[in-house]
Amino acid sequence: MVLKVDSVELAFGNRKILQDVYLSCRQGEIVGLLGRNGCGKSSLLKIIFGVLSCNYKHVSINDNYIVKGYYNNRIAYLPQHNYLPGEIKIKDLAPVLVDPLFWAEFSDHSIYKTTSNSTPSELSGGQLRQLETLMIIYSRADFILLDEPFTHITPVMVDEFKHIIKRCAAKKGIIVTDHQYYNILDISDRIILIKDGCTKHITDNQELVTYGYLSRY
Ligand SMILES: Nc1ncnc2c1ncn2[C@@H]1O[C@H](COP(=O)(O)OP(=O)(O)OP(=O)(O)O)[C@@H](O)[C@H]1O
Repeated sequence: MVLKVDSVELAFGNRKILQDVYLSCRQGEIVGLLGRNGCGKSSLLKIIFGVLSCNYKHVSINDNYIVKGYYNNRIAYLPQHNYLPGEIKIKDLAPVLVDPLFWAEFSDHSIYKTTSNSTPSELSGGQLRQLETLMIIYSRADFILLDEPFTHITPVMVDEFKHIIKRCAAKKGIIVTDHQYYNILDISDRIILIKDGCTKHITDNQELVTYGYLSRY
């Protein structure tokens, strides 16, 4: 299965944010998306998922045009901000999102065991982020978009999440962005940088310096 995103054009008023954007992601692959603050990473993920409209886009899975990525659980998306409703218990929310095939693995995580009787509003920012990320990773979708999954998470948990994301990529395609670029470089099979509204397909990490994303590598 291949997700293809082509010819995305996004502007807010007269301000062009994205133009000439092309990327693809195969099942079994992790694609890392990097770029400076405000370059359009979150916007691109929202466009692929189908919650942000733009001037033009062509998104397809196996050459079938996709209007809204979230239809039929084709694509799942972890937004930068919290998405779970505050007052419903975790144990009632999780089964709605988590694929029954992955339930045993998901529910074995200590973060689920220790918080299942709580509501999101009763959790710390990091605890909630861990649960929200796990629920998306273990969801039914064929493709997973992760916007800053490592931010707000303890380093030891970041390492655990990297393993989980890698395992999950055996069955799904994953596009992930985070400012912890070293973690993105570590888990990704390919890196795409957004620069001046365009996607640059990075073949040598030294290019991240050339394009002004890193000061050194
Ligand atoms: N609803 C909106 N209306 C106007 N401008 C917007 C809107 N949403 C985003 N923008 C602008 O579009 C640009 C891209 O935003 P986006 O959130 O996609 O960037 P990003 O690369 O994810 O940034 P960061 O790394 O800081 O999270 C920013 O300059 C932002 O100000």
